[in-house]
Amino acid sequence: MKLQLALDLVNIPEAIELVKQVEEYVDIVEIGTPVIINEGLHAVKAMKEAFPSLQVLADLKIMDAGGYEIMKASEAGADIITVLGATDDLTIKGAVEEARKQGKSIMVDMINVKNIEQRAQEVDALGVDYICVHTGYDLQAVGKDSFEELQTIKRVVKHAKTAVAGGIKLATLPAAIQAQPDLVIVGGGIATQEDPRSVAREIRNQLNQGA
Ligand SMILES: O=C([C@H](O)CO)[C@H](O)[C@H](O)COP(=O)(O)O
Repeated sequence: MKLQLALDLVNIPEAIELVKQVEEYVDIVEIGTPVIINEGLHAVKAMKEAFPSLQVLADLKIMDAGGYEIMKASEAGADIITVLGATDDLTIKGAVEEARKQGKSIMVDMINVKNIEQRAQEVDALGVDYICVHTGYDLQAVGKDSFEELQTIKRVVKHAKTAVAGGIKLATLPAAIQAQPDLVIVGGGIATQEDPRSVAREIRNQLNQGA
């Protein structure tokens, strides 16, 4: 199981400092949607330049103009780019087509998709690389998580890798590991902790043991 660190509530220098502390324990660094809103795709470029050996994910949550937005994120150095599962198939097809041209990967974020089982099968058939179940901040605040949805996609997805995100921390990590996703995404569970390095190391250990 791979580990993705989500950076959401930081500026570019803070993001780079944080990754320096934890880089040996993470596989993918996510430039989160709030960072892209604040700083633009420059944040993706700066992260890739600072850590060329890490994969960088641009959390654009694309809803339209799939091909064009993938092209722009690719130019900035993103290795993986997110598209919303709630959008139409044409946007996802355009994103996949452009990603193939650019040698990049697409992650479909299933945030707020109502029929996860059906939509996961549909987007899987469109050739995406990752399908991620995700409880956003606003639903985390009322106690929701995505562990049941993770089991659903594990059951029906045949080609794409599976991922889980949303409020995962050390205490809830075993529930994620139990369903054996390919990728676990942790933001605040590392980034806002007093000692991010030791938490990232412990998460890495647990992922290695659970694999
Ligand atoms: O995608 C995210 C969220 O929608 C804000 O853009 C986060 O990166 C994702 O939820 C992981 O962060 P945590 O929930 O803090 O683990």
